[in-house]
Amino acid sequence: MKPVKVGLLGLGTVGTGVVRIVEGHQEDLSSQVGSPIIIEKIAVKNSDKTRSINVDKDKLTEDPWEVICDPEIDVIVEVMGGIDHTKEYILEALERGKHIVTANKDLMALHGSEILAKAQEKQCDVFYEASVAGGIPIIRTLIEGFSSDRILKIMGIVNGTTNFILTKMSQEGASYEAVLEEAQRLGYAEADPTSDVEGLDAARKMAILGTLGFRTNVELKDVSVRGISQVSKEDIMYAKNLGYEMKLLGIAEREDDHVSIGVQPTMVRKGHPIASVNGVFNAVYVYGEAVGETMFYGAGAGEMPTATSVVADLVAVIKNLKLGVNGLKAIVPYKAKKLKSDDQISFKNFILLHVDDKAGVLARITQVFAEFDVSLESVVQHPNELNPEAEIIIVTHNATKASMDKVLQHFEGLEVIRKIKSVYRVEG
Ligand SMILES: NC(=O)C1=CN([C@@H]2O[C@H](COP(=O)(O)OP(=O)(O)OC[C@H]3O[C@@H](n4cnc5c(N)ncnc54)[C@H](OP(=O)(O)O)[C@@H]3O)[C@@H](O)[C@H]2O)C=CC1
Ligand SMILES: N[C@@H](CC=O)C(=O)O
Ligand code: NA
Repeated sequence: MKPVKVGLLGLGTVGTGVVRIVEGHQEDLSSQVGSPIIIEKIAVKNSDKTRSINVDKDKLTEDPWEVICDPEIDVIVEVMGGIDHTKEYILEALERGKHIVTANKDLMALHGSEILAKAQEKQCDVFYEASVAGGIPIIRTLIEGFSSDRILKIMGIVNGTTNFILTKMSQEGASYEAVLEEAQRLGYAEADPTSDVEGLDAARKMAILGTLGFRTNVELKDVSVRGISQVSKEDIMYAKNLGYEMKLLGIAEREDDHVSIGVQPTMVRKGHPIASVNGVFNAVYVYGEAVGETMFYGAGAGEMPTATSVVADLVAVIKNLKLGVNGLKAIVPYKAKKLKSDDQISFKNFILLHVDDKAGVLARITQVFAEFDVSLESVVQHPNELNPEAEIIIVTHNATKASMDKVLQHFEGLEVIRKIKSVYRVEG
């Protein structure tokens, strides 16, 4: 049994887990694929760095090209991150007929179609299960498990760092900064955690899920993005008092082949399965026309959960190698993309206003909603004992995004409103 030789790009959080699993589960893995799996070379930035695992120093190189160009290597596992240079490495590896496993959602969301087209041309596999929802096998599920259905909605808590932050803020009253630091220490956050907290990481993952689920080429620019950096402990408390949990939710919807995808902090009704997903856990809720509701839950980040998906992809590549069917299962989106306009996107909204505490204010406000055809589910007013202003908490029924934008624009100019304190999408 000729061993399969793997080149690893990166030996950080995920790469370390990959080495642990390939070494620790070798017997199990080689029995499944029919040959030993050897990690032949590993590219790192600093080969003198102290590491938490023992690796043969001779395998380390600071030059990724040494790995890419090694003719002995059959599969490249890319877990170093980065976009432009990584794309170059991957395209060249494909050119040389090597198969790719990557955890890199940034790369796949931005250049996935080019990389997959190259893979198809070269009859190579490119698998990227770890790129969305770390340890949850959601990509394979969308491609294979739901191949027979029409998916109408995908809702995801797909960023572990922000779910960890929101959970700790909600359950322990912890400060945003302290929890972010903890998430960085635990290896959940990206090298630049701005992409976690500002929603970009989740948006990239939703672009990947939307593309696979709706079989159309969802690009990052098609995803509306708002992160959690402006979510306050007070907002989380208001949500709880009204029976909601605050979550950074990616929501992708399809109606008559028109799609919309957004990532935003969302108040999710307690009782909805996704509302109880806490900590670094991720979940992807999928609604299919035939199957109805399903949900997939697991660790979304961290060394071993993420490495589990990476090594499962490696096993899939090697099984294909044995069968001689690499590159035959590439999912190329085939539906023309039709994005919903703001008149076609509708959802419930939570709005917290600070207003003058005087007669007629509520009437002025509800008049604006009526003018733009937004119907209200509930309106609650709290006097504020320290200020001559009151708080008004409004939850709307489903309203189009276009109408809500007009309402909020109008509120900016309404003299009785002192501040539009918060606005959130509401689900469930
Ligand atoms: N962490 C997680 O939980 C998850 C991460 N991912 C994705 O997996 C990928 C890796 O993430 P993670 O393991 O956390 O990242 P880390 O920062 O922990 O590790 C990156 C590794 O790549 C090496 N590296 C970086 N740049 C270069 C370069 N130019 N040349 C050679 N080696 C380089 C580093 O070397 P050195 O060790 O010498 O510094 C390090 O070993 C990213 O794409 C990330 O988005 C996906 C899902 C979950
Ligand atoms: N930074 C990401 C890591 C996994 O993709 C997260 O927090 O989910
Ligand atoms: Na996954």
